[in-house]
Amino acid sequence: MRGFDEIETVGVVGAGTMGNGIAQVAATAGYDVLMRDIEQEYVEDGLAAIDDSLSRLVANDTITETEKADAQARLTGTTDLDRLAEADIVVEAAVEKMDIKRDIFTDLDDVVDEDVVLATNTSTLSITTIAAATARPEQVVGLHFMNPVPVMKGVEVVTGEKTADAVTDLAHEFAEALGKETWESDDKPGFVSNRILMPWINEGIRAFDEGVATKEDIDRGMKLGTNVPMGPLELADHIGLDICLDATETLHEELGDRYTPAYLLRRKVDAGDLGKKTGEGFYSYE
Ligand SMILES: NC(=O)c1ccc[n+]([C@@H]2O[C@H](COP(=O)([O-])OP(=O)(O)OC[C@H]3O[C@@H](n4cnc5c(N)ncnc54)[C@H](O)[C@@H]3O)[C@@H](O)[C@H]2O)c1
Repeated sequence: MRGFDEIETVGVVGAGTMGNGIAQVAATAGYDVLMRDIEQEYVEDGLAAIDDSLSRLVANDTITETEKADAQARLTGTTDLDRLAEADIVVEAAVEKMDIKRDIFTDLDDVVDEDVVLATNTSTLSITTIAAATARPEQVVGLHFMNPVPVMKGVEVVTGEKTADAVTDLAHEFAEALGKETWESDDKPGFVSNRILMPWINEGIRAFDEGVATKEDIDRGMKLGTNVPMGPLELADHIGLDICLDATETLHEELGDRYTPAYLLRRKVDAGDLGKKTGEGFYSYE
């Protein structure tokens, strides 16, 4: 296995919300980064999001203009899967669909050197099932970043049935090199974070749909009453309602009826109102 000290180039699959965040923190930590998406337009949107985010860090004196320019110089966007052959570790952050992730991992297994660790940022899907799409299941691990990646400190390391201990250790070490703190979960549905968070969000949506309170009061009540930084509806918009629905559906399939997605969550996703990323969710965004 290619060790932590040998990592120079990080491959990121997906240039969306999480992919561009992971690419950003890897580039600012000093790694060369190849960020791959399926369409040039998505790659460019990802690079533009990184530019905005780095500009905010310059504006509040977290990094200098030179550090921003250096990070951007280390970052390459591409639609060419074969470029990932240069990677010393790959973090996949494409859509939360098992068939798509398995196809991606089968492709990565062909393209990326056989001693390289393949990580997935999945929120809820089984690491073991994703790993089984490759010929290197012991080198597949969950590396679950939180949104927004440049801001959130925590990364959940998830161990699949066959993940080797050395690979788990490397995942912790790599996340720490990106300035993160880690915890570890077994490969059980939703891991630690989403197994507990998603039912909380789902119940907030149900409470709103059933007229318990206004959306503002549900969010205010949970913030003021339980000292969380965001209420369930705000947080759902922030994560993306499609991501919340996919995650809740996985939990429902794996763990039963107590996780049935709220009717209003499904209806909003069907209407294309996915939260902040489409400008409309439970709240409206400019
Ligand atoms: N949004 C969150 O708060 C959050 C938090 C933690 C983990 N996650 C997980 O991270 C992953 C990505 O979520 P996101 O919010 O960034 O989604 P997103 O929809 O913003 O981005 C997904 C990107 O993946 C791209 N993609 C699809 N198929 C691809 C392929 N074959 N190769 C390369 N790129 C491909 C899409 O074009 C899109 O740009 C999901 O597994 C999600 O569950 C999301």
